[in-house]
Amino acid sequence: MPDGCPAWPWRPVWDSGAVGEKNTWAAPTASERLDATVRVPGSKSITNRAFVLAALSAGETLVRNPLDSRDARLMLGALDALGAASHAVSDGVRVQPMTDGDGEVEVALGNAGTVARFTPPLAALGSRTVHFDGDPAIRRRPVAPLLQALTDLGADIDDGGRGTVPFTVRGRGGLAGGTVELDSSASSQFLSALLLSGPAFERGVTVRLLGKTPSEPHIAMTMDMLRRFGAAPERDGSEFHVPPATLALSEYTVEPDLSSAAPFVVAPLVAGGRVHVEGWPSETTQPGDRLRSLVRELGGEAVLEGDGLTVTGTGTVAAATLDLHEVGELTPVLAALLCFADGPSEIRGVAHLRGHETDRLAALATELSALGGDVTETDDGLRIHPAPLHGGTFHTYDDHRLVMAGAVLALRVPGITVENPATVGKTYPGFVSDWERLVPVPSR
Ligand SMILES: O=C(O)C1=C[C@@H](OP(=O)(O)O)[C@@H](O)[C@H](O)C1
Ligand SMILES: C=C(OP(=O)(O)O)C(=O)O
Repeated sequence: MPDGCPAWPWRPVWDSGAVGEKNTWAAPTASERLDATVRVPGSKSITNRAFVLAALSAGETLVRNPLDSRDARLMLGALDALGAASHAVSDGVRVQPMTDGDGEVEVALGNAGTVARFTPPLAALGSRTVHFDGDPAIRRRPVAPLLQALTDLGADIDDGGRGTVPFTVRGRGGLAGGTVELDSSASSQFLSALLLSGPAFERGVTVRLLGKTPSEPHIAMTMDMLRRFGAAPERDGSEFHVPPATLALSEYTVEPDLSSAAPFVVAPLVAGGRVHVEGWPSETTQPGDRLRSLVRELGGEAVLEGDGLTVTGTGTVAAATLDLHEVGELTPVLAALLCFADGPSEIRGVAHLRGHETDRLAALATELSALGGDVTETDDGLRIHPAPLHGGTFHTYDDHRLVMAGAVLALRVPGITVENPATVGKTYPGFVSDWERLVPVPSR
């Protein structure tokens, strides 16, 4: 278990997945059409927002069906360091309100964007001196616009003038808040971070956005969850306002993670057959819900029925030009899928993926090409031409979604070995075993 994760014994899910680990997975190839029902774990984005909002609340909150993964544990570890204790119960995690303290504490970020962006405002609300650091990869991810905005709102932050992790927040026992300008074009999480903590700022917060933020559904998710916890956020075009409020919600139930469902959803388009994803919500702010229309555009069928989503496919993938600016985290899996398309395809609008877990555009172009693909980077995406693929090692750059992309490729290409599959534990520790139930592995 990485430093900074609290012991959380309710489900033994920790697989290892240490940064840079070199174990491998012979991902299975589908020998027949798929026919399976799957249930994916709770949403990372909703879980970590619920934990933050619970810590900011006046009373205890029970977060039901939370994700149990590296990023979720890192969030609980961060909140614990900041004075919000939590403990697991049979149906979720109980989070206590944050209490103030003094002295110096450390927050371990791993490579969790949500922890790195959502918790610094909480540190600024308290009186501790809080040191933030994490994996080598998080030191390369953008955070400067958020640190500048927090400084403008009254926080005392020392980043050594670098504008990156590591940095230190010296709490002054509260934050004035007020109006601030923010460029959130490198990550929507900067804006979400200010909005989530806004109710606790003395004057609330008004954010004037400069430029366009990616991942709009995640902003809608932030606004929706703030409302459920009792805040009154408003949006007028590119201006967001969150007035001061006392938050409280006794229980919150987390939806399944629709982005983690992506490899299962696209599998029938690659291998043919049917996959049913249980618990798909009929209404949601999750970006993964876009998969329903994407599947249809790419040649499959997706029907919300009963308790979930049923996807069918013929094994033929329609070529497409996809603008994924709003749903960037789907890119690795969709890029793998488009390698099987019946013509040239393009993914656009995702330049910001260069600042994700790894430079995802470079990683995908390199790894897909190494297996015979014809994939090139553009300014803001990838160009993918049909080409016969062959087996080989698929390197994953400590990126959970590259493990999922490798699994999709292997459905149709024998002999693919996915490097460090356990790094998928960032959001989905049980992915490999769930995938091997979808695509039975011949005895080896
Ligand atoms: O707010 C969130 O929970 C997230 C926002 C998005 O980040 P970016 O806007 O940095 O792409 C997304 O890619 C990430 O997986 C989760
Ligand atoms: C970008 C992602 O994660 P993070 O929350 O670390 O930004 C992701 O999960 O695709």
